[in-house]
Amino acid sequence: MAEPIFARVALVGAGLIGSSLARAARDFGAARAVAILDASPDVMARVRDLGIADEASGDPAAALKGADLVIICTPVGVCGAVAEQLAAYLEPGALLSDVGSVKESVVAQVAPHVPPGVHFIPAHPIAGTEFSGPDAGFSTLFQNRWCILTPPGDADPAAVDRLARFWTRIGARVETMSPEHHDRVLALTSHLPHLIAYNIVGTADDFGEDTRSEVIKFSASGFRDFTRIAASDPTMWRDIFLSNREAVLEMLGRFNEDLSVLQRMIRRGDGQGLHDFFSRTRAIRRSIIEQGQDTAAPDFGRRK
Ligand SMILES: NC(=O)C1=CN([C@@H]2O[C@H](COP(=O)(O)OP(=O)(O)OC[C@H]3O[C@@H](n4cnc5c(N)ncnc54)[C@H](O)[C@@H]3O)[C@@H](O)[C@H]2O)C=CC1
Ligand SMILES: O=C(O)C(=O)Cc1ccc(O)cc1
Repeated sequence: MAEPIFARVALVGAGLIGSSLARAARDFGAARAVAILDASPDVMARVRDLGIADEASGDPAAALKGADLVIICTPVGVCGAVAEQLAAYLEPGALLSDVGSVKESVVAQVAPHVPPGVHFIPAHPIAGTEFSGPDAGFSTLFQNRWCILTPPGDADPAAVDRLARFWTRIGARVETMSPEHHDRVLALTSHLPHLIAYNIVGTADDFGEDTRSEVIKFSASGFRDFTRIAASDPTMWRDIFLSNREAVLEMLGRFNEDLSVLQRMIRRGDGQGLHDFFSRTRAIRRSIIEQGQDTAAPDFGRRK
């Protein structure tokens, strides 16, 4: 196997993403050693049982000792507090990164705590499932998925390249963009769809008991897909919506306008309008599949 890219990766937060990174770094030889640090004693105990880290004592100094890559894998709302707690233990020249689903807010929270000589390069793998916790992770989660890096303008190109090689080694395709652009794109492609899923499942749940059981019994694939998304972690998604408020509200405004157009077509019996609209959206689906990015493949979200 090719040389590891980092001597030691320390993963802070060992849920779905942190534990997947631990497994992937080992299975694909991206780091020589893996350390895990999680605020929850239960999670730390589970990490030890699973045997997915070389260092899992729960002590920040021990976890970060010799780590040339440290990745914050906690919900985005606590990234700043985590960075503040880690700052004193970061090795000079280390690369600090994260996996948060929102980037501007993470940069604002973390950057003030980054010691001089430490390279901070935020990242976001567009890969996940509705499951959370250390048991949910698997090493192939990042295969053929995008990982977006949002390096600051003055980032060391060698550090950016090294982080990109790490993600490529564990199977991801890497792209670089600004945090602002990332947050607008993801507001539309990930955050708004999750909000819609939470809302439609909530709407179904608001019906009386009879209707609710019928919804479950006859749930066709459209509704079932929404229930999968709406089963995603409440803490993680609360933090995403609060951290990407402006972009999500903008996309929600556009969404509501477009929904009103569809509503009017139905009310007016405008079959041609509906058919034209649905033909346009069907073409988008086809182009996603042609680009090999059908994340709704039948085995998506299952452990491999
Ligand atoms: N779940 C998904 O599908 C994806 C999640 N992300 C991002 O990855 C991050 C982690 O998400 P998951 O792994 O799904 O979450 P998770 O809920 O499975 O795991 C989060 C872990 O962080 C730990 N934690 C919380 N506060 C902490 C602190 N102060 N110090 C140390 N550990 C702490 C928790 O105990 C938990 O074990 C989030 O920022 C999320 O936005 C990114 C891509 C996909
Ligand atoms: O489970 C799904 O369908 C997802 O969309 C997973 C996901 C959740 C959050 C992210 O920031 C990226 C990917």
